[in-house]
Amino acid sequence: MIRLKNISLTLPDFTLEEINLHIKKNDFFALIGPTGSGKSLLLEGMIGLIPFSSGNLLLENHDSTTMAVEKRNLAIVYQDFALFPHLDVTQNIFYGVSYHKIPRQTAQKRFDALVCTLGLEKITRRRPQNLSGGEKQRVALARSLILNPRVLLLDEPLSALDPVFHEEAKQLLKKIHADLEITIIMVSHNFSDVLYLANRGAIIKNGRIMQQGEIVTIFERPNSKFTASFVGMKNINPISKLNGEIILKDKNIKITPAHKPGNTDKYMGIRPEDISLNTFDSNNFKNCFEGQIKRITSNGVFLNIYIQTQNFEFEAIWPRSYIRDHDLDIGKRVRFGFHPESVHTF
Ligand SMILES: Nc1ncnc2c1ncn2[C@@H]1O[C@H](COP(=O)(O)OP(=O)(O)OP(=O)(O)O)[C@@H](O)[C@H]1O
Repeated sequence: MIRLKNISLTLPDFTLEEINLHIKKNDFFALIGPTGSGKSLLLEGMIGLIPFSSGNLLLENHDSTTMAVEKRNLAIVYQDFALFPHLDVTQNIFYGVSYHKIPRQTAQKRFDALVCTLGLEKITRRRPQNLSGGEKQRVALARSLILNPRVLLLDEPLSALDPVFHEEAKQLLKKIHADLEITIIMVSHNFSDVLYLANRGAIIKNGRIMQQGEIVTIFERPNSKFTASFVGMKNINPISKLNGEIILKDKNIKITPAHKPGNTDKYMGIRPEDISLNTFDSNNFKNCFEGQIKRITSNGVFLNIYIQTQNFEFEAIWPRSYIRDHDLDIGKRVRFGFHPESVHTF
């Protein structure tokens, strides 16, 4: 559907380099990376607002590298929604229709369907300044979708919304993707949103793709220390390998993974939520340790617990109720462990 082949884009202070991506029809594809990594730039290059310096953009196998913006049939929704303040909701939604030479009747049919799908019935005559963040976003989506784009590009669609709208908007994006059977490319730096919405994606750092593929694979099998940290892996440490088991370097701690580490793997990591207290039958768990709780920090609903073993500080995340029910506090000695499946090497 969309192929980027050896794309580069050189700006005075930033370069996108050797970008190769394949976005398939009906994918919900996520471009994930830290701030300033080049995600928005890549979207703007795809739409044609900024020309690529080299490489090829293929739309449905057709080389479209130099195709005019309006002929690409890609629609974008910006983070700030970019609605026209002097136009009401209906006028905003119809704005692009004449530029794209869509017959009035066709546009009206699409408008009626979108107003219904996106729940805009009561606000069609309002101006943007009288809309909530979530409503503005739905209008911006309708304005793009009325053009029946081959791909919908979303630049951080959830980051400008407060927590309540955030949750609603997530559900809505999932529904749009399923109901309209549309291909979506979404820029995000929130891996939890991505895990919920996207099926495939790519991790980008400093203008380069670090890893791409199925989201679940990126989550479960990050291929570098950078990707691992970015997708929420903790307890990362260099390793040496011994007969399928791993030894934490300089820590003299042996850990049993479920899968033999790859030849090039240099690190291991364990998600903090995969570490459990010793409420399980420890005979069934290969990775059991004893340690002392050194610190507890709060990240809102959950608490980060730092447990010092002889040589290594493990980080776990547990809910408040778990801390209360097990009477945990700083200084307490605990037995804890994790399943070999929770040990990731990269
Ligand atoms: N039109 C431009 N001209 C010059 N430099 C630009 C232009 N657009 C972006 N940049 C630079 O390119 C780099 C990547 O920017 P980009 O907006 O793509 O990052 P991003 O990954 O989308 O970040 P964020 O998550 O903060 O939105 C930044 O250093 C930015 O300053």
